[in-house]
Amino acid sequence: MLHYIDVILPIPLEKLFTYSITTAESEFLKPGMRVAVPFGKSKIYTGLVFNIHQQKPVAYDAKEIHQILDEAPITTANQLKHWQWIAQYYMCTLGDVLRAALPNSFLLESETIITKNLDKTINDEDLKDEEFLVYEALHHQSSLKIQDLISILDKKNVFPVINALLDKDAIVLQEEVYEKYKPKLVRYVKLNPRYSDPAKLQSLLEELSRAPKQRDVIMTLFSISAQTKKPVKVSDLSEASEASSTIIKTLIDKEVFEEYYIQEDRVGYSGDANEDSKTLNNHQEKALTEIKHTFEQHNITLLHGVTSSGKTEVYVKLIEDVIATGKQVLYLLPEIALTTQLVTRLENYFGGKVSVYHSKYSAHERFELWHNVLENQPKAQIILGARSSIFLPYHDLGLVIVDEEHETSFKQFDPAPRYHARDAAIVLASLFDSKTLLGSATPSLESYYNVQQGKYGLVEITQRFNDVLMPDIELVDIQDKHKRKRMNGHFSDRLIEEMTEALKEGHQIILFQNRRGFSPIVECTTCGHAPQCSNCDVSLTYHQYKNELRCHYCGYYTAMQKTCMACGSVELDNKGFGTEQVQEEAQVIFPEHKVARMDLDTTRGKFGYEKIIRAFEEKEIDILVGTQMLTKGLDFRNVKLVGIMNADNMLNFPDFRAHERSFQLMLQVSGRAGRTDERGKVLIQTYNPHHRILQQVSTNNYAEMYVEQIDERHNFNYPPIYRLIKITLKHRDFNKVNIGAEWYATALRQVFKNYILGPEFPPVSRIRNQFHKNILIKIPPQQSLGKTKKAIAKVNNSFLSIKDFRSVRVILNIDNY
Ligand SMILES: Nc1ncnc2c1ncn2[C@@H]1O[C@H](COP(=O)(O)OP(=O)(O)OP(=O)(O)O)[C@@H](O)[C@H]1O
Ligand SMILES: [Zn+2]
Repeated sequence: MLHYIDVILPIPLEKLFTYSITTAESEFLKPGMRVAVPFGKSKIYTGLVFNIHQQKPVAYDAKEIHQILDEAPITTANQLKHWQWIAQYYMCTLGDVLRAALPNSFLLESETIITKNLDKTINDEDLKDEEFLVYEALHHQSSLKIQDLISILDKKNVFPVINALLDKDAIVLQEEVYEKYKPKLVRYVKLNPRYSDPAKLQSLLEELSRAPKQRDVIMTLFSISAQTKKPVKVSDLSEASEASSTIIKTLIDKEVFEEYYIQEDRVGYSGDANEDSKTLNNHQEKALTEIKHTFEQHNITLLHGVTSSGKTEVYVKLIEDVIATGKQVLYLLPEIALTTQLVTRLENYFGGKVSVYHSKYSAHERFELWHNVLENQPKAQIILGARSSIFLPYHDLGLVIVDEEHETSFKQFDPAPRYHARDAAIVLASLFDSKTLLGSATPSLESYYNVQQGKYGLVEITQRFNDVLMPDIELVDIQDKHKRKRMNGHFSDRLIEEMTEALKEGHQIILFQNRRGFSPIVECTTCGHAPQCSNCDVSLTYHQYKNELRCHYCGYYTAMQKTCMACGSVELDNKGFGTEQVQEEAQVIFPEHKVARMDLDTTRGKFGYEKIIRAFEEKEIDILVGTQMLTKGLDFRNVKLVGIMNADNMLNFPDFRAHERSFQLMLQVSGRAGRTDERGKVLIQTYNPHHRILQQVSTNNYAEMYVEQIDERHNFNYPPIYRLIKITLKHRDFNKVNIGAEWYATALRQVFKNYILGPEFPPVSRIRNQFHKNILIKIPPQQSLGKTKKAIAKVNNSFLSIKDFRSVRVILNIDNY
């Protein structure tokens, strides 16, 4: 009998690829094992076995596999089901999901990499169609592999195209040899067994009486072994004996010591739990009981608890219950910034049972964690992670917690799969028949709507822990302050008064400004010219610290200009302001105090956030200026005052969620104030103090905000009432995007009539030299989502089969908000 396997390849192919296997292989292989398979003419891929069957493919002759790479599956059956759901719901391929899910080190081999030749400018006219496609693709991705070319060009023999591009000096080749996974090894030493003979040891020590340091090291080794009864690490030995590594090396060279290596897991916490979880107060206790109660009827419950109500402690109790049954828990959080404090808190309670999964970890660390989760190791019983942790091979998931569920960073925008981690996590939990708890002080409208619809349970905590009052929020009318000359730069007299007071009492201050850099627009006062990014349709932001103009879309930067590029005038004016400017002004007003900044520019690098958060906790910083990074659930003990420098740019953002988002951001950042025993104070500076949202923020009135916003969503057919799918077309050529988008929208209108908006250029319509145009599909509640997607896929296929449009990149984004 003939045997076949369907394989997921890590490339965006619509269908799985079928390979033939021998009977022996069919007995050994299982879904979820990796195989190396030939694809096209040139290369070998690592693919994942999806299923095993006896159906010969109709359209092509199945090739044989090259090699089986695993002894046992590295993914689980539930995981493959989950990936299928993601691919189907978010309209992407299983290959896209595979690539997002597996740590890189699972898929690698030495491969040829193609990159753009940055030293050479190529005119599009000089490239033939296929060459252009490849060159174009290198705008999106800094490098491509042979396999990518095969899928881009949809043909096996891609070498002629590569050669042509090499001839034109448009690309360069590079042989990237991937580092294979190596477990981290730790160096140990022990006494050479020859000295287990006491007489020999005696004479050795006598011999070494002239080398007292070496003798010391030996004695220290004895004492450590006696105490710990465990192998002795070189690092521990050198620390305890205060001996340099040369001395230890000398002893090894003399064959007094033997060195050896033991593999050590790098992920996970080595310490033990050192704290009992806290006793809940009445509000928390009540919430916990209610959550358990709602779980009897609902698979999903929303915990709406005001900031600092102690939601985390409630999660901890739930986690304790679940891990006692031996099951795993996934604790999802929006961003790494949060983890420092939370990891410490959870590790104190759960010790080595907590593993953290985050994007800044190396491939090696991810590899280890993957196996720990797959093998249901105790150290991976609680997974704390950002969105990509929904892809791990859970063995027996008992509970999912989504903390700060309103955060938009749960949504992946690029590349595919463009999934929402909260929603995908709910599906994941349901595959295990488990529950999901969503938590937030400012729930997303969609989750609250689901509560109102009876889909989710709801539990509320309205009191802060310790019964501290919610912060007192004051709106400061800066139009009036400007008129009456009561502004010092961007600081109103009220803000300065409150800051002075807080600092005098030894409290800390947070200043929030939702823009980084010094000023977003530099404008010539003579001719009005503002420097623009050469790749994007956006003005450059001035960063004073580096004296640079930077593009926040593509990263382009150039030195700050002394004179206007257009007219040569030296009178350049800064418009708008960012965190850098706030920091500088605060420092001038409060020269005696330490002012620091937390934004994308100051938190790069693996420990960027941690350093700033720790310094603030340790009170090395008095005033912390930051962007929305500051809003994500941080728990600082000594912050009394929060200043929101300008509420208006958030409120006026051109997006249907701008009001909801502003409400969430402002309440979250306000929530950082007064978390211990003294009531906090918040000042919001605005030109528009009568704005409904500001009124609702200042009275902490979520219910009213919800009713008004939902009303608007009803009136204008927006989510959560209607669903949205955004289709973005991208191309270097303005006309291609324009004509293509018209075609696409017209085709969609024939199916969906009035529910198509656009095509429209977004506010920034050119990014990295690509023109963008968007089409929005609104899906009424009664319309089938499945059928809608089928119809879109059909239009998409016809679009891409038109020769002229083939090079246009089409991005489908489901639930794009
Ligand atoms: N039962 C308790 N006993 C002692 N301390 C507690 C208890 N519950 C909460 N706390 C403390 O109160 C503070 C606020 O709690 P927590 O950070 O869990 O609030 P939260 O609801 O998650 O807030 P946010 O939504 O702002 O992130 C923390 O420092 C926490 O240690
Ligand atoms: Zn740019």
